[in-house]
Amino acid sequence: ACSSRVVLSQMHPMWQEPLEVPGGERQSPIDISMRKSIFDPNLKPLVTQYDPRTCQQIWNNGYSFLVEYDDTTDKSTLRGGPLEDQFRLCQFHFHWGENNSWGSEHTVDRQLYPAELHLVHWNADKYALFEEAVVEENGLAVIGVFLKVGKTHEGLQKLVDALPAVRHKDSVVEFTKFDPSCLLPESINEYWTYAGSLTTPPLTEAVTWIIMKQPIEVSHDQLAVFRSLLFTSAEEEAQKSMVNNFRVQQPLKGRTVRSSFT
Ligand SMILES: COc1ccc(N2C[C@H](O)c3cc(S(N)(=O)=O)sc3S2(=O)=O)cc1
Ligand SMILES: [Zn+2]
Repeated sequence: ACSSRVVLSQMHPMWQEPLEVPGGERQSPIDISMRKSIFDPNLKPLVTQYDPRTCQQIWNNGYSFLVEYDDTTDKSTLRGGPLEDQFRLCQFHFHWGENNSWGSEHTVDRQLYPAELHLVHWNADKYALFEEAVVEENGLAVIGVFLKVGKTHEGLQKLVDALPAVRHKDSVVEFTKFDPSCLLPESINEYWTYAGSLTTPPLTEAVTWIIMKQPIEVSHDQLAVFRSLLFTSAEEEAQKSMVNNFRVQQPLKGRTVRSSFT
């Protein structure tokens, strides 16, 4: 899977201070201005082919909970859209707030959502390993999906029911046969795309972001279970709720955000 334990454990709690990347020209997240985004008729339809059998486990890495996929073969892939190559799904995770007023990393015309899903893929056409791809400018492709509060999301519930097992940082639980397609909105061909970075350390400028226009609906209670997770490990005295695990927004620095729709 893509999130190597060593690197993550060396990460310092970055939400206490917004980490500036020296010379960072394409940092994420950003606000997406609808009127400033450019319709690109050459953007192709996105093609996702996810095999639920590649789903392996859930891991609380102290920043979010990652649902990790076996990325040693081309069984779960993403291609099309703005992408030249085929990318392999390695994990998905979320960012959320302490209440329903905020939590997403990206915004649309400054509109905040209570949470945001990130499906992380790496360029397996050009690189042999995730660790190589994560430092290359065309190395990663992350699909972002906004969550809004509404009806219960049936597909998400299986994941929500497993979260108490990974309450503490560094806990892992087996989690299989989960098809992440159920977390995508009906229309995956209305999206914005721009060149950006990881939103957690090492903040490498390796990500082609693909942000879905249509949010998915989840219930208030489902989001409340996200907030029952902890940043802290079972050994630590002071238990800290895992909330507000989003990065501050970054300057656009002249970048263009393209849209696949008018
Ligand atoms: C070797 O260095 C590594 C670099 C990155 C990672 N990852 C974990 C990060 O938390 C992280 C955050 C992502 S976000 N919020 O979608 O921009 S994507 C991603 S990750 O899975 O690539 C692991 C090892
Ligand atoms: Zn993320």
